[in-house]
Amino acid sequence: MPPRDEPADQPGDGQQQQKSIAGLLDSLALAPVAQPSRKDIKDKYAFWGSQPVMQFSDEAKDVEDGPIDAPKTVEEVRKEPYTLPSSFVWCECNINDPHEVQEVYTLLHNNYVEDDDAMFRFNYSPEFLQWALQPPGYQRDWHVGVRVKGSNKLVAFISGIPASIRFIVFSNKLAAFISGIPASIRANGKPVPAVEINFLCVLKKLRSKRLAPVLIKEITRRVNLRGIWQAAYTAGVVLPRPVCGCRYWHRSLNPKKLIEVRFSSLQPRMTMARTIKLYRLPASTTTPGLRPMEAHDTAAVTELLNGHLAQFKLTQHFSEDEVAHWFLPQPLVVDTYVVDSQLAQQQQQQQQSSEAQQLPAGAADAAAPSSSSSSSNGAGSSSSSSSSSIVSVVSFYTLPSSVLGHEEHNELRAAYMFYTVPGPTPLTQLMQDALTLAAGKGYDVFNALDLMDNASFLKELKFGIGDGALQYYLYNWRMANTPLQPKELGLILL
Ligand SMILES: CCCCCCCCCCCCCC(=O)SCCNC(=O)CCNC(=O)[C@H](O)C(C)(C)COP(=O)(O)OP(=O)(O)OC[C@H]1O[C@@H](n2cnc3c(N)ncnc32)[C@H](O)[C@@H]1OP(=O)(O)O
Repeated sequence: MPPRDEPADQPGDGQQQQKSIAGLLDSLALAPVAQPSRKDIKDKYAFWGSQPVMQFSDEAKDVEDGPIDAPKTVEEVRKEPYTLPSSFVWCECNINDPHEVQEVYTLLHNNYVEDDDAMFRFNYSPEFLQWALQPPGYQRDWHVGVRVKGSNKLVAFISGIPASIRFIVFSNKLAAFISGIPASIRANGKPVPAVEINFLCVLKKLRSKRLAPVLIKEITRRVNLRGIWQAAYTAGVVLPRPVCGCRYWHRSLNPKKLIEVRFSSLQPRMTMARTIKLYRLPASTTTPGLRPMEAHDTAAVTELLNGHLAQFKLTQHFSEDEVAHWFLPQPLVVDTYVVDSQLAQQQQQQQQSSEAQQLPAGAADAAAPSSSSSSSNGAGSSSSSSSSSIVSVVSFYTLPSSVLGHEEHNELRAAYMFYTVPGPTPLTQLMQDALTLAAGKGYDVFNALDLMDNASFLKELKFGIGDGALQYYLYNWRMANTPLQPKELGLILL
């Protein structure tokens, strides 16, 4: 299979081309972001052409920020579920029930997003699904399933979770009015209660029967019934109309395995040994004071995160409860590390002290530390640190893919960059540490989108560009001056 990457964009000479798991990132069939003709749109988007979403025909100059539909009340929302074909029934999936989460897992495991060549398929774990679907304020009736009458088999799924989305309100008129005001003030869009829609999946055998539009209308109805009118979602396919198109980049951690499963290919004139050497990472992290996030860091992380995200034109606003949910480390689900300046200081003092002990007796007394350190490896925990000493945050989540039809390997262990706040730590250094930690935990590949400030480190840290785009969409919200550039986007959906 020929590689589908863009070698010209690869970092240093001889790097691997990366097969995109962006293929995985939503039927990652990944059409190019071309503007379809009017006829194409009419023929192609029978459903999306009728929905309150930005359309390809919207002229940029006419776009005003705000809801697309006229405001409605909850009383006006349809009370009955949408009608399914007669052999199916709606159900709510109880993600806390071990049997039901296993049913959703199995549906996705066998039917969710694959790359074009059907070599890899996302394999969200049951633990991950419990995390992803049950943030604070989650609603069980937003975990929508379709079952076969009689057999009860789960054959389709869609989910919504609550999120406060922060849209920059920057209409043309408003822009003219506030053109003299600093950008930071303009970027202060108010958070709007919204939902994030994910895990839309229809059993392979039931594809192309227009079940997806029914699932989407039903989740919309259920969300509207709770007085929420906006949503954000991502897809690999191009629909009316992306608010931003991002690219996935992949950093090999275990190049040998990636080449064996044909996720990557050996570059011309490169041997396996040279490739392994090229991607080798340091044995330990370099940022002083780096340690796993703990519960008592939540307030500090929330403040850092919301402060950092406010600069982006489309982002999420997190409450403390949400930060605790989304960021406190959970094995094989999410990893978050913070840089604790107090711990860094202790480490420095400890180092000075051990250096002093190497000195002759008199000199050692003069260099003695005033306190001792709880950790010397940069990734231990410190119970003595106060939350205000947290200056940086880096996080990644775990999303393996099934390797389909391979004799030796059945899983690709992938870490995905989540939200990161560099603070005073250089972003490249923080990300190099994240790569080091992920490699140490046995991941095969580390994936990151080119959004936020990520373009600043991707090439230097030997990420290779994937072959597809991940499109971001908003439901019932029009945004002027779109599509955004990826660096203007501060939103990560799982
Ligand atoms: C206020 C609250 C609002 C809440 C709702 C906000 C909107 C949420 C929107 C959902 C966000 C989901 C976010 C994720 O989870 S993205 C992940 C999507 N899942 C997969 O890729 C898994 C593998 N694929 C499948 O399971 C099926 O192919 C799916 C279910 C995707 C389509 O099933 P099927 O292949 O059997 O097709 P159909 O005959 O039933 O229907 C055809 C119609 O469906 C449109 N289609 C195809 N793919 C997608 C897609 N990824 N997003 C939105 N629409 C999509 C398509 O353009 C066509 O419409 P139109 O071209 O005629 O117009």
